[in-house]
Amino acid sequence: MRLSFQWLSESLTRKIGSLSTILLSFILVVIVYSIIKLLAINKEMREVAEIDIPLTEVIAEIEILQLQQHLLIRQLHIKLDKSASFEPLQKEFIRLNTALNEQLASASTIIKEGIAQTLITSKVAEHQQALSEIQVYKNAHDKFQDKVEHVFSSVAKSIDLRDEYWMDLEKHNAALDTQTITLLKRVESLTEEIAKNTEKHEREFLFVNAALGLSALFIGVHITAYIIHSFRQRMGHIHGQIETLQRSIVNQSPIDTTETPLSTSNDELSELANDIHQLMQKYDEQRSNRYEFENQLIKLATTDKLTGAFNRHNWEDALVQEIEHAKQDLPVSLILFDVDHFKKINDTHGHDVGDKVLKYLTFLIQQNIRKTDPLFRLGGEEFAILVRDLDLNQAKQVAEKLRRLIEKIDSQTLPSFTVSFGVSQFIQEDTPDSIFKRVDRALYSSKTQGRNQVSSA
Ligand SMILES: Nc1nc2c(ncn2[C@@H]2O[C@H](COP(=O)(O)OP(=O)(O)OP(=O)(O)O)[C@@H](O)[C@H]2O)c(=O)[nH]1
Repeated sequence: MRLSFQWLSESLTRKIGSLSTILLSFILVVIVYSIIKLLAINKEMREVAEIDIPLTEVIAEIEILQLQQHLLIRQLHIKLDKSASFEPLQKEFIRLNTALNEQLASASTIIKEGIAQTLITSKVAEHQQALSEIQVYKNAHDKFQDKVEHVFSSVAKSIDLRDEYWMDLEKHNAALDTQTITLLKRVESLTEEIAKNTEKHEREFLFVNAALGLSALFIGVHITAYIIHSFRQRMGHIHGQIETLQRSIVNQSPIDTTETPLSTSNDELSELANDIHQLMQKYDEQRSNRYEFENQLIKLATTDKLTGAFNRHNWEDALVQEIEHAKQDLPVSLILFDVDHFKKINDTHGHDVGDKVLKYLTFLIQQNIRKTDPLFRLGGEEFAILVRDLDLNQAKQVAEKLRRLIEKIDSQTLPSFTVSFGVSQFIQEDTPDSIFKRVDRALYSSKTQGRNQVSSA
């Protein structure tokens, strides 16, 4: 079990290699099996072709010769009664006899050589039995030949043969007939049996080969399906990672690497996926560092170094934005304020104290306005607050609250100081210039009317 799990996390090349080896080994077994079986079937067919069929033919020929000889003996008997010439019959007998002996010899040779050359592999004992039956037939036939030759020599010497002699000859002849028929049947049954066996082996071969072939196909299809599945799974994973990375690059959004966890497999595609995973983590790290760096840059560019309030960088844009807000019939106001006689503070207490005054003023204002109301230092000791969703009266109240707070500052380290305020509400027709001019007029009014007061326009 552990071995199979180890194998599953193996290199893809190794996996494909080992699966292909299994398939090739299987195909090799199929080929070796086919060769062995084909050789066996070929041997059986050779036995049928080179032994059994020629033997059947020879034995059939022997049977025919035997019958011809039988008929010839009958003719001889008839012709002798009629005192006819018997010389052609003697010649025919000699021919038949010679042919018969030749066929018997060739039948014996076929069986003997077949056994010696191991062409006969099945039913060897039966073939040997047939061989001895051929020998028995030959011996019987030799005796019969002697008897027939005795007939011819008796005829030549004009000696009459007794009827018992002819009857004995006829009996002998009939026995030889029976022997040839038995021999023929034996050989035919052998041939038939071997042919049947060969046919059976052919069928078995076809069946086993078809089964092995189908199994090889089954294994092949499964291996192919496994390889395709593995590739698709791994490629899908990698594709997902690349899409996530691409999305993050386009949207500049953070990457959630938990969506595509590290693969535990050791194969090449999993290694590639893990490399991409690391690349994504590095990219995300760099992206967030860059984001932080950009934020710091933006903060530096838009923040006043001394007080920490917004500087003039986004001032114009902020005004345009609030004008848009006002165009939607939503109230928005602007508070402009300036430290009174700040030059005198600098001159009396020094520039550093002047700086501290500006810093503390910023701190105090930021503590007492909403987080959503941006505070701008427009230059020197002049500041502005954009107060959204407050109309002129509400904005004036805020300014008045701030003015009083500043007035009441009681510090050991800072000189007391006052601030003049100008307040105005945005109208739909405003431009950055018009709203600023209006609020500046209000501030100027506070300054000219004695300072430390809130004026509106
Ligand atoms: N300490 C300090 N002084 C600054 C800074 N920026 C501008 N100032 C000084 O602020 C003073 C502003 O003086 P004025 O414009 O005459 O205004 P004021 O003296 O406040 O008089 P009113 O506004 O009319 O009440 C100048 O002396 C500037 O040098 C700063 O960052 N720090």
